Amino acid sequence: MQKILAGNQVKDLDSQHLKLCGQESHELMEAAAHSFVNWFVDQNFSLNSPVLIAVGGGNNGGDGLAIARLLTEKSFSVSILQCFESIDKLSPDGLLNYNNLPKSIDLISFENWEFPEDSILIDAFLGVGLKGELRPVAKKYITRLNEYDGKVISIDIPSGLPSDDIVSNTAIKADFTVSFEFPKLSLILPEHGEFVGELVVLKIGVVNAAYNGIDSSLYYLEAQDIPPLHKSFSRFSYKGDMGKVLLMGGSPGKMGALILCAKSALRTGSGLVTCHMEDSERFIIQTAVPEAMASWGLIPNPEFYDSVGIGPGWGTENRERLFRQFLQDFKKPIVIDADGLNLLARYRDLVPLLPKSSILTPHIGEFTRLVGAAGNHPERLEKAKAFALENQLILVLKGANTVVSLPDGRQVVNSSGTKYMATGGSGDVLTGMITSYLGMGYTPENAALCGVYHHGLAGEIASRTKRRSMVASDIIEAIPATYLHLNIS
Ligand SMILES: NC(=O)C1=CN([C@@H]2O[C@H](COP(=O)(O)OP(=O)(O)OC[C@H]3O[C@@H](n4cnc5c(N)ncnc54)[C@H](O)[C@@H]3O)[C@@H](O)[C@H]2O)[C@@H](O)CC1
Ligand SMILES: [K+]
Repeated sequence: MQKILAGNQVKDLDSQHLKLCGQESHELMEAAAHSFVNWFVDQNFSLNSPVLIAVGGGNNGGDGLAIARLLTEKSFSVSILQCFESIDKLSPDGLLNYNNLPKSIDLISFENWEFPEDSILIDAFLGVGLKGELRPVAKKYITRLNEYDGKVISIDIPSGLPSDDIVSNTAIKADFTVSFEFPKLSLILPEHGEFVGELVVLKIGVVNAAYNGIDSSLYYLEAQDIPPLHKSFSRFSYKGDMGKVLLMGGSPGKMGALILCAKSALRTGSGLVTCHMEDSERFIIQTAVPEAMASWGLIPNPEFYDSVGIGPGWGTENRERLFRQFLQDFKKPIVIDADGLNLLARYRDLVPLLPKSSILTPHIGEFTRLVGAAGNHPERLEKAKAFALENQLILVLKGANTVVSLPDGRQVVNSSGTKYMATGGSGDVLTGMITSYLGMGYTPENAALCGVYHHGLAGEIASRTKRRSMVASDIIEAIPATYLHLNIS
């Protein structure tokens, strides 16, 4: 998995990389510019759209100058909005790229900035080198750039956003942020949604070894990480090998959550799914999910099951005794969601009874009830890390970038998913998927990571045709396509 570094570690990373592979720093800048331009060309923007590049004095501006040259070579019409004081204030690599600009490119000083209709504005003003409070002149540039209401693409990070903290002043509001190597922490904070827009992360060829020795407990989970986490099954596998899963949940009026969870576990690959619910509701399950079995009353033989998911649609009234009893009888890691989490928040003495490495999947509201309130997302992530470490649990904090906190202190940021997944039942689908992997014999860490990634990917695939019409069942129907997409048998 790719390490996510803090902004002030990027310089160390660069120098490690340059030392290890004998590259010059301007060559790395050139690689960054090339990967950006390849992405840009793939977007099929019209060659008739003027490209305006806001360029600052540091290496973020240097990227912008290199991009200006490369886009001109691709026949785009490019102008540069000057956000630096004078040429002699450019960084060495910035100056080199300035001197290599084609003659056709105009450098436009602030007083003469204009934004023709249909322009594409590329923001290469400030990157991870921003230090302290924005200077007034920078604020003036950003405010003016934000007046443009057409397409805006930020390079590495929207100018004005600190790389690892909450913005205190102002920042560019981008439609896309194209970040290099890894997303800076600030780009995954919900507080920064209006600045970051769609997040794109591009590799620029920094060698893996350059990351060794640079300390970080934060990682980024991407498509290439997933196949090695999966188990393979043989020709001789039978339905018992694919996991015997028990899902406890549902209540009158909330059986949909259990149905979605069960369908999702089955589509993920579970061999046998049993739903445990109130006697009165069992016909609903038997009708809606004919592949699942129903159970009610006492759970006679909990150890029969390979994995258990508790909570979707369960309600919290009169559940404590069954939950407590179950935790006494079942010693393998379990998955807890929704009302299971609300019960843990209400009866805190249940938390130490949870089997080690159990997986908790709260959204922010459930997290706040269980772990406590946080002033902002960085603070929330710190609390998540401490909670996972202290209780030796896996905590999956759901959101636009779900973060999985592991019992050893590592935290993994998921890259898959789309805004269209913010729909009722999406979380029940995730619970079904993680429980399913756990039942197939995956380690709890791999079950959580595969569940989170495939869930997001299924959402992305479904949203290609469904957009805002997407419902949770569409995510379930797209699970098979995630296996095809990642070439998993
Ligand atoms: N390994 C990587 O990821 C690479 C990063 N590169 C780019 O280099 C960038 C980092 O470059 P730098 O370290 O030169 O830094 P930046 O270009 O991000 O920022 C430095 C500039 O910001 C100004 N500045 C700093 N604090 C300010 C404040 N409070 N108010 C107003 N202005 C302020 C400085 O005067 C300077 O002009 C990255 O964001 C990325 O775009 C690429 O060139 C290639 C390699
Ligand atoms: K920028």
